[in-house]
Amino acid sequence: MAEHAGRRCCLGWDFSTQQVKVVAVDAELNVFYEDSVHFDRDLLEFGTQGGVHVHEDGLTVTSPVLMWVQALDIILEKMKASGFDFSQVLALSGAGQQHGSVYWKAGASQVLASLSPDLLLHEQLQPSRTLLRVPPSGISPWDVMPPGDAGKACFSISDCPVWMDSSTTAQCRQLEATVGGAQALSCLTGSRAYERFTGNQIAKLYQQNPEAYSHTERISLVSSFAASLFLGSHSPIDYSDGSGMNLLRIQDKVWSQACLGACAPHLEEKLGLPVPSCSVVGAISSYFVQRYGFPPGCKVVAFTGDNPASLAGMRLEEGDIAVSLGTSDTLFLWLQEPTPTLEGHIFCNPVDPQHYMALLCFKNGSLMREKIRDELASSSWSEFSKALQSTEMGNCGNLGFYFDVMEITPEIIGRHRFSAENHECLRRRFWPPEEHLTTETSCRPCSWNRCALFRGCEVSPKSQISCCPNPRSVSGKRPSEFIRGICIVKINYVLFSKRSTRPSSSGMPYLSRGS
Ligand SMILES: Nc1ncnc2c1ncn2[C@@H]1O[C@H](COP(=O)(O)OP(=O)(O)O)[C@@H](O)[C@H]1O
Ligand SMILES: O=C(CO)[C@@H](O)[C@H](O)COP(=O)(O)O
Repeated sequence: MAEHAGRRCCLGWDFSTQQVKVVAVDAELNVFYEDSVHFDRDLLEFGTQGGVHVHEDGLTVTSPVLMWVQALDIILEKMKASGFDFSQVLALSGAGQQHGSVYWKAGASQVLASLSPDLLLHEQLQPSRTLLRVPPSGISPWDVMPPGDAGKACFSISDCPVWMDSSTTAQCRQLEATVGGAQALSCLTGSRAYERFTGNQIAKLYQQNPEAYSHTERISLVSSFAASLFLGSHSPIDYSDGSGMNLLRIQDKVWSQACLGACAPHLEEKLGLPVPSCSVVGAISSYFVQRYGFPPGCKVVAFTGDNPASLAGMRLEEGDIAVSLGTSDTLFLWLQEPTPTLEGHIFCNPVDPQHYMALLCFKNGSLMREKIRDELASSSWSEFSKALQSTEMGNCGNLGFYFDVMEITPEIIGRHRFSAENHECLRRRFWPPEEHLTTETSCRPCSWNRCALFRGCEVSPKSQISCCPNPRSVSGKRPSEFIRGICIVKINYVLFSKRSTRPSSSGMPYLSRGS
């Protein structure tokens, strides 16, 4: 019997950009099981790169909804095969990449409520697609699925817009104009209109594909979609992830009628009522009880966005700033009073509904670092780290910005390098490769610092910068390398804070948790 049998536990799930991950945590908070399915590597048939499809316009970015479902099927089957004792799971919850949306077709709720334990989830939620594929067992799905059920697809669109999408500028301007401008929208919803925010994505879908919109019974975020799979019914959107839609009034936690009306008709009924992020949304569906042996009383706690989940999971306190390096790089902190501006985001706090969190998101994160690693460090993270260690901290004042895709904060594209004397270095050959790596990892903290202060964050002598492996990362394949990569950023951050002569940041004692 596997060593993880018979241990009472909770499961935590993460549906992020590049993978689905799971951890099992026991009563002493020990993680004793973890696993992941990587979309590009493990689900080749979907043909994603970095978990997404970038469309021809270079702006539209989507992920196949069925890929997420199939990834969940694969992990659960692996857990079962390894002898994981599902009967000991008391509760589960999870996180999803923020802003992405899933469109459930009319009739989906019946399918969710009557899933057969003899079939995998993806075989039942989009059977018409399954029929196109040869099942590994060689048995035709027609043998197990009544022909009448074929084509009962649960999704109005198969490719879901995700957070990397930036195709909704027109819808953003419309929404801002409706509520009295960008600042007015920010005061109401915590953010000016951002292309990736779900309200603007819904408006685009309604305008470009009204038929699909009208056939949609429910719109979920990636987080509430994942919770719905476990619940066997539509799970509500939580306040914290709901704040990433440009639709939720962050002060009173209800949908803004003005914003809903500006995006699409009948939207409130398709979204359902939002709930506090710590809500128990129900018990696990009978499908999981019968197929995997979960106890019928296993609680499903509302899923939330991956960044809010990280704020909760890292037990941030006021004055702490967390930096998370994943597909996106984010900086977030706990706030008591929101001060919405035109830069960055204020979300409802996932732990205390009276409080808030501030977040900055950068698109040129790990995928950008991977490119630099491939170009200059023989595609090896250890080479990358070695080169970094060989350069002087602060890179003698040389600074580089690497934005191969249009950045979110600030809106800029291109690679730009400046010497200590503030001259732009147009020709790469003037810099040795190690210096590119150093600037790639160090320029971002300057931007974090500036933006965090913009958000009204009070940095006191007690404040801590927690630079750690992405707290959502549980794939665990290379934990030590990962930690090394992130630590370098920590050191550079400290260096830049000390060297800065700007009054906003000079002399501030940044301490890392570990030191
Ligand atoms: N040793 C390392 N140093 C820096 N980055 C790494 C290292 N190992 C993996 N990564 C990066 O981590 C990214 C995955 O981070 P993760 O937070 O798990 O992604 P997601 O956004 O899907 O949750 C990959 O894109 C990879 O480039
Ligand atoms: O857009 C944002 C936050 O506003 C991103 O941080 C997404 O939440 C994607 O998360 P990862 O997959 O990079 O973890």
